[in-house]
Amino acid sequence: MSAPVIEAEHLRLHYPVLSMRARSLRNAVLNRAVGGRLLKAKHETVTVLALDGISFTLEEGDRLAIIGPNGSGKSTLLKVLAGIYEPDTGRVSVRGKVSSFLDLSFGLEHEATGRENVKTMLRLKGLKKDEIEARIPEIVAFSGLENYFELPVRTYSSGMFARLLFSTATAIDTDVLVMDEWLSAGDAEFVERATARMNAMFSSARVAVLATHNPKLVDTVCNKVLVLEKGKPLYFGLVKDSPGNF
Ligand SMILES: Nc1ncnc2c1ncn2[C@@H]1O[C@H](COP(=O)(O)OP(=O)(O)OP(=O)(O)O)[C@@H](O)[C@H]1O
Repeated sequence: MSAPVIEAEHLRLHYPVLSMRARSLRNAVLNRAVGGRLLKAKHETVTVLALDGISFTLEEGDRLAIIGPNGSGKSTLLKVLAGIYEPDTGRVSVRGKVSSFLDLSFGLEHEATGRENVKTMLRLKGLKKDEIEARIPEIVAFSGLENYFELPVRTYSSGMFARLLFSTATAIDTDVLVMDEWLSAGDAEFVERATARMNAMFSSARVAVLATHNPKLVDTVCNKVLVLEKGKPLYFGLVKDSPGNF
């Protein structure tokens, strides 16, 4: 059997939420009340434990749904898988090129044109100049932006913006697809084409991971599920063997 595509072992991650310094007004009042003793705690940070002991392995062909209530750690786990966040402890190894769609508009410049922004986004994804040039005609065509492609993105409607980001993000070859909800954006005509493209990408990736609140997607496009609650794993395994309905 070939090596797993994703191995996550005992992942834990805390977010710093409030430093004692950030609570300065409350601090000042408190500090006076306790006669200055709070100063001793000035470097302390209040944290939230967003991931607590997450382990799983995904093989070639697996389609994982991550489900759980708001704040259960889904997006945080996706960011760890995409290499955006480092876990505090534990280890994640991903074999292959990851497309995450989580940081789509990262680096976007509002005064720059659609074309210039596409180049920047692809460069940030690690593509070389000739690879970028080769992809642009298809991105222009799929986005349907026509002349708007040459205008600053500050002139775009939100639908146009979504077209630009989606067309660019899905123009990149990927081994491992990591998504926060199913991407679809824009007007009805574009949503139809975008959905078809998402389906194709989702089924052609070696491994795909989707965080979702949509039970229908879990049943129809995924074979495995990880159920999170307050950052802890409640269940990981095959959708067909999982307890409860989504
Ligand atoms: N940047 C941040 N700073 C501090 N705390 C954060 C940050 N991002 C998330 N959290 C906290 O971490 C926990 C997990 O959040 P996360 O966004 O991963 O949950 P989620 O399951 O994706 O939620 P949702 O379904 O609402 O998108 C929550 O308690 C949240 O408040």
